[in-house]
Amino acid sequence: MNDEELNFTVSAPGKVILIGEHSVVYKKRGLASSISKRSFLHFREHKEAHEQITLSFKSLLERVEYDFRSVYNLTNLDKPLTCVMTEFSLGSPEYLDHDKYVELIKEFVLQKGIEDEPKLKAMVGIFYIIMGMLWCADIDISPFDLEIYSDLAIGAGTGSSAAFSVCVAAAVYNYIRLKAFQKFGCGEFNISSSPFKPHIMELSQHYNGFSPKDKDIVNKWAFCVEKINHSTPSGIDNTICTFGNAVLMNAAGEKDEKRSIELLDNLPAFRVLIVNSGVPRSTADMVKKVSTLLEICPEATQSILESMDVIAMKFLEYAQEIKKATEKLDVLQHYRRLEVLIDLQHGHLRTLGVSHPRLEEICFITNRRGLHSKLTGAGGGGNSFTLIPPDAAEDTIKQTIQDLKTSGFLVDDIVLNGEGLILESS
Ligand SMILES: Nc1ncnc2c1ncn2[C@@H]1O[C@H](COP(=O)(O)OP(=O)(O)OP(=O)(O)O)[C@@H](O)[C@H]1O
Ligand SMILES: C[C@@](O)(CCO)CC(=O)[O-]
Repeated sequence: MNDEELNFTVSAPGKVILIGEHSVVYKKRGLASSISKRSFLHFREHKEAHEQITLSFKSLLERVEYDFRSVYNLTNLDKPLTCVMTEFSLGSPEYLDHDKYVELIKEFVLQKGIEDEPKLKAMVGIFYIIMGMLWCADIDISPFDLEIYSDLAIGAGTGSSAAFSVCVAAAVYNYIRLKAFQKFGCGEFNISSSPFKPHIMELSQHYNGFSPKDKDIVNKWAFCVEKINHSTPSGIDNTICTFGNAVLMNAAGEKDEKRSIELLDNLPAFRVLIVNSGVPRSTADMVKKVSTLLEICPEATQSILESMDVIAMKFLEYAQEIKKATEKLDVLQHYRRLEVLIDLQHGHLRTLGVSHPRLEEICFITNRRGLHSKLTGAGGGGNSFTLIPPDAAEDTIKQTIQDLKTSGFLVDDIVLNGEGLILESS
């Protein structure tokens, strides 16, 4: 394998926030689940006759080439840190001085004359990871192509940005461990270059996937990229897209930086309709809207956020009861409760000003057929989900989908709880 050109694909799922969008930003508890739609990243190394790094974003219809030497030089350049260099390593991106580092990368990316905001942010995110991760790794790199494609609608609340960030972080992480194997061979080695903090990795010729420890590191870098997109993300999106299934993001005290996350494998695989309102919006703008409300009327806004925290825990409780229940009647009773909580949460989000007439229309159309929906993600447009209880007749579901399509909505009938980050091929 020593001189082989490396070639592999990683993928990460999208997500829905079951309960807790916006309140999680303010350290309240929130529940999220992964979905079966995914983003993919194909990484291909070139050893010879290639002096470019090529980035292709199929969903953004963009292909950009960078001179390998200029990227290589920036990879070696000192980066702004909030600690001494000897404390920094692949496992601690939180020590990068985020704002100063983003400015440095933006300058480099802007040389290509890219002004379109989504493309600019995507590119800054990619170089954030490439230059940050490769800076401290003791490996020899070659030019490469990086191609990103996705089943997920971009900017629609189903975690396209988090799935993208996780794929980029996982691909560069995988590249580092494969290059480190080419350099050091099989076994445990410190892969940090001097003077960085040692980072011990178990190196091997083939990997089947990512261990929980690998995922933790990928998740940390993906969170940094989410900060470029959302300014003050809670971290719930990148976490669910890394680990898959369902997660509970726990509360944190005012001064606690670190939030604990519980990976949940005891939730039912809910069937839902994901309904795209077709209304574009930006997560950052919606988060700003809630922060303005907090400034204008902190007491009322806080009490809504507190209430969302309670709803998240009630939702978790009833969802877990469904998994445990042996009697059909009990299962249905818990579904009825979840439907009440979905309506309650959507009402809160509407009060916070993050709904949209088209999202209200989705709730109205599905409600007419006895089904319950809520917006998911940041709102202001984007997606909502409709819970399909086991007693809903297939005819009713078909008619509901038809009603929604007639009104111009895009509908996906899916099951929640997809796998997290995957190494698809190596
Ligand atoms: N496949 C992709 N290729 C390149 N960039 C992407 C891709 N998917 C997402 N992005 C980046 O993420 C941004 C969208 O982020 P945004 O948070 O607004 O949407 P979202 O992740 O779908 O919503 P939410 O955060 O509410 O789930 C895009 O503008 C782009 O910069
Ligand atoms: C709106 C928000 O709560 C969810 C976006 O999917 C933002 C965040 O948690 O970072």
